[in-house]
Amino acid sequence: MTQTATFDVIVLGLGPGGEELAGQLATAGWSVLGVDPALVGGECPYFGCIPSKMILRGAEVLAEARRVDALAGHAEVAPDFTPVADRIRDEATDDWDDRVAVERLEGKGATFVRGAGRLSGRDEQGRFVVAAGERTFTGRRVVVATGTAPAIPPIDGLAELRASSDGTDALVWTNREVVKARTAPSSLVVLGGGAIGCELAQGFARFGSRVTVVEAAPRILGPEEPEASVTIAEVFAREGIEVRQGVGVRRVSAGGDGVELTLADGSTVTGAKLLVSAGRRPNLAELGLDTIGLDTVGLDGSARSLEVDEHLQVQHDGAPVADVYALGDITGRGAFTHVAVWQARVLLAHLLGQPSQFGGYHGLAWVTFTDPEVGRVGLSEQQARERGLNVRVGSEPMPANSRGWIHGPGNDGFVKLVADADRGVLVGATVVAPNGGEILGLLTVAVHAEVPVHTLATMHYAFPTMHRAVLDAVRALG
Ligand SMILES: Cc1cc2nc3c(=O)[nH]c(=O)nc-3n(C[C@H](O)[C@H](O)[C@H](O)COP(=O)(O)OP(=O)(O)OC[C@H]3O[C@@H](n4cnc5c(N)ncnc54)[C@H](O)[C@@H]3O)c2cc1C
Ligand SMILES: NC(=O)c1ccc[n+]([C@@H]2O[C@H](COP(=O)([O-])OP(=O)(O)OC[C@H]3O[C@@H](n4cnc5c(N)ncnc54)[C@H](O)[C@@H]3O)[C@@H](O)[C@H]2O)c1
Repeated sequence: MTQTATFDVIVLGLGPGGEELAGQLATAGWSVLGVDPALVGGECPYFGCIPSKMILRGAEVLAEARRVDALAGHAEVAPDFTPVADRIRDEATDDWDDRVAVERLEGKGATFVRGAGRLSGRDEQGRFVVAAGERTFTGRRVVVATGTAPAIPPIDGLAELRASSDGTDALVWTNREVVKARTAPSSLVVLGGGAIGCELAQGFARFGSRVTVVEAAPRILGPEEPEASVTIAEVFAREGIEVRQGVGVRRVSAGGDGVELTLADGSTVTGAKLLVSAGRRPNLAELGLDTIGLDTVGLDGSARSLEVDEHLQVQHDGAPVADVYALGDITGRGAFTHVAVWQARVLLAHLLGQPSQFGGYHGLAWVTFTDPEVGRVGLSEQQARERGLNVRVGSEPMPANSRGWIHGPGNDGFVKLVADADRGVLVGATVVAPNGGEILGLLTVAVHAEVPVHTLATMHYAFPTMHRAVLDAVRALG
């Protein structure tokens, strides 16, 4: 290996977080090395948010067309996945080619090396030594932004079946393969009813796949309010999606029309494809973090998140580690693109000595893009109670709201508010509604800025809007 240049900062991983930071620091005149073995942009544009939402956009249009008979006459609907597959290739991913992203990054003055980065301690000047591909670099600071990969649960037969073939023809998909599908499979078993599983289960069902969701926990969308899980399960049942909740999987094998799962209760489910959406594992194991004194293995032997402070500086045994920062999914503060990008901007301001951009995590918001969408900010009712708050809850069903009622088919949902009665502010909210993620914006401001409940009760809400359900939920707080 040949020793090459020293950089102000080496950014390991160029997903939404790392790419944002590397580009902005380079623009500010820092010498930046960005390292990534895969596509610049990471999971979100190529295998995550963007292609999955293109699938859901197509699915949403189909669902609306199927509502014509109830509201506006008659429509024949003949689903075809081809336009979605084409959009994902042509508009979203450039057929999984990141040339534009690499050129954009280099155009800002950053150096890019394609390869897996691996730390090997510090040199005598205290600079970090990083191997990437066949070369070695040194950096005054290092930022770890290596994201996550799909977790494959230790189910008998699953790893072997996944290893037996790859690509979109494989029987076992993760998010890496599902976004490359050219057609909707005739049938699909979705292992894990979290955000990925629920979004894609509904997406493919609306394109005609016979879909079964298998969720080991008692309910799908476990971190959300229980009412949200119930609503989405009811909508899924109405759309013909079978949801098996509270039952684990004993064995996976080839069988049926493709894959056969034997569940813990002895029953079997089959599908042409199996989508594994059972959580993620952090990309930390191969990084050599131990060479700079960081232990990333949890008590159970699995890789754990990197703990960071409000400046995104990595903490070890409660103390900051000099010049080591982390951002994005691997910090365990919310596996969302907007968190990774927000953290990148917080770190950028810190490194450049600018006013802090840290606004806290109490108003963290996210949306699961099922139809109806599940928008959430801050705490659930249960989390607020566990914190010992003086909790008040108010909710309003969406069909009881004038606009929700006018909307007719597809108007399932509700607004639920969680208030801290002692402080007179909202600490959490859930909106399940058509475009619930957009309605959530109003409540994100309320939770983040700690807008007094009295202000929310006395402000104007245009009529007839779905966001007026917020007013009724505020009044229901009592
Ligand atoms: C199907 C799906 C749908 C999603 N939908 C949404 C959504 O709608 N909204 C939302 O907010 N979030 C969504 N997410 C989550 C979102 O994609 C992630 O939160 C986001 O990509 C995290 O960004 P990141 O920068 O932390 O890491 P990543 O995007 O995971 O990027 C990490 C990068 O690090 C690289 N890397 C790994 N190891 C090394 C190494 N040794 N050296 C150098 N580089 C390395 C990887 O190749 C990768 O490019 C979705 C995810 C999936 C899978
Ligand atoms: N709209 C969005 O913002 C969006 C969309 C997709 C993904 N994401 C992000 O990506 C992350 C990963 O998504 P995900 O859906 O893979 O993970 P997840 O953690 O949200 O859900 C995984 C689900 O799989 C279940 N599970 C785990 N092991 C299982 C097993 N052996 N059998 C059956 N069920 C099992 C879990 O109980 C859980 O419900 C999300 O947490 C989210 O942060 C965000």
